[in-house]
Amino acid sequence: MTESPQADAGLPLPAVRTELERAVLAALADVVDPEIRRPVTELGMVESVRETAPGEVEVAVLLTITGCPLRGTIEADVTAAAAAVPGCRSVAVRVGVMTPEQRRALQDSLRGARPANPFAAGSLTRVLAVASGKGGVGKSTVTANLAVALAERGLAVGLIDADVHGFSIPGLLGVNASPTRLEQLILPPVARGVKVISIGMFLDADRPVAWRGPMLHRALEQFVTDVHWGDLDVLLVDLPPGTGDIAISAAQLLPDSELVVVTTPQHAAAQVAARAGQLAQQTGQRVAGVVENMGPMALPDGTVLDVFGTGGGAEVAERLTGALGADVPLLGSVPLDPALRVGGDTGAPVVASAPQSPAARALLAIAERLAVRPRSLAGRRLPFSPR
Ligand SMILES: Nc1ncnc2c1ncn2[C@@H]1O[C@H](COP(=O)(O)OP(=O)(O)OP(=O)(O)O)[C@@H](O)[C@H]1O
Repeated sequence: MTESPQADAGLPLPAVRTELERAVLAALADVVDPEIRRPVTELGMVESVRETAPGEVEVAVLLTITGCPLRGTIEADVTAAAAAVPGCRSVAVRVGVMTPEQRRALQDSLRGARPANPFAAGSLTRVLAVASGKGGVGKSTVTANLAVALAERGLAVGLIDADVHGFSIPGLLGVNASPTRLEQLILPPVARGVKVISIGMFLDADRPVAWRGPMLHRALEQFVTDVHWGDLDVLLVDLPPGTGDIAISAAQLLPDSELVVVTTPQHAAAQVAARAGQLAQQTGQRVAGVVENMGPMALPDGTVLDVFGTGGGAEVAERLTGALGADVPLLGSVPLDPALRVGGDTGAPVVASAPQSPAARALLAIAERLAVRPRSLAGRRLPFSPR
């Protein structure tokens, strides 16, 4: 007798006739598509499982697109899962590509009953928008490292690079892959456990982005609604420096988002950073805390080099606490550290590549604080309605 059950998502599973075919299909439920992060059996990717001779199995796998960069990984994972089934002596994997109808069915099942904006008010995902007063304070470097550190703690993490004019997140995470398009749905590349999307993945890297506010808003809206994020615990957003259009768009599109303000220890930088944080007053966002970056660095002989001075982070936290009428903590101070710069240049975030370095230790401690959601959102202001 042949059976043709339905996968959980409503996509068909192949019919199986023998015990071995049934056991191999069951084993393939442990093979997870690296982009969508769901079992291949739920995604309509297993076209057939055939026992061509006793103990010999042929598995036909359907990729979402031709030239899928993850073909090798999927092929290897399917082979390993099938080969581990008792009684399976040999495995042959045949790789094909989905038809447009199959792709549409997959897109529909992934979209399913999800709301158009998965991060609308009441979302269970904690959204942290990382802001700074001015450029070059290390906001993107801090964001990329916090994302990896949170993913290493077992959280499902997404990262939107909304720094449209100075996108640097793909480089910091070592992502070269372009997002896969599944009809209208964009599947974000996954780097070090983080689902990441950046305007830089859609543009010629050497061309400047000369976009006005509405285009930027539309781009961010697409990142929020057209990207398949799945169920995230945390979404980080790397905002452009300052208090421009994108920061306001982000507050509108991600209404429950909290700001994390990055500053250097310098008094002048702290003043500008506090202004960026005060945007929360108008947008109704909570400020989760302040990260001081490029803080004092301990030299091997024990002396401390404070290139950018001291105290800027505490100053911003104090100012924002006063201005917003809610406790804004200093989450930590990340020292100046060549390891952090090298990790960024090589696409190997320091929290993963050199976790014992001073900067990594500080960033890991900050991630630990952020991984715990505060119990109360008291102190939030009512959102403004832009005219
Ligand atoms: N703590 C640190 N120690 C040493 N180098 C650092 C540190 N933090 C950041 N850097 C380096 O400083 C430079 C600027 O960092 P980054 O690009 O993250 O800044 P940014 O605030 O995101 O800038 P922008 O918003 O203008 O794009 C990078 O070369 C980065 O490697």
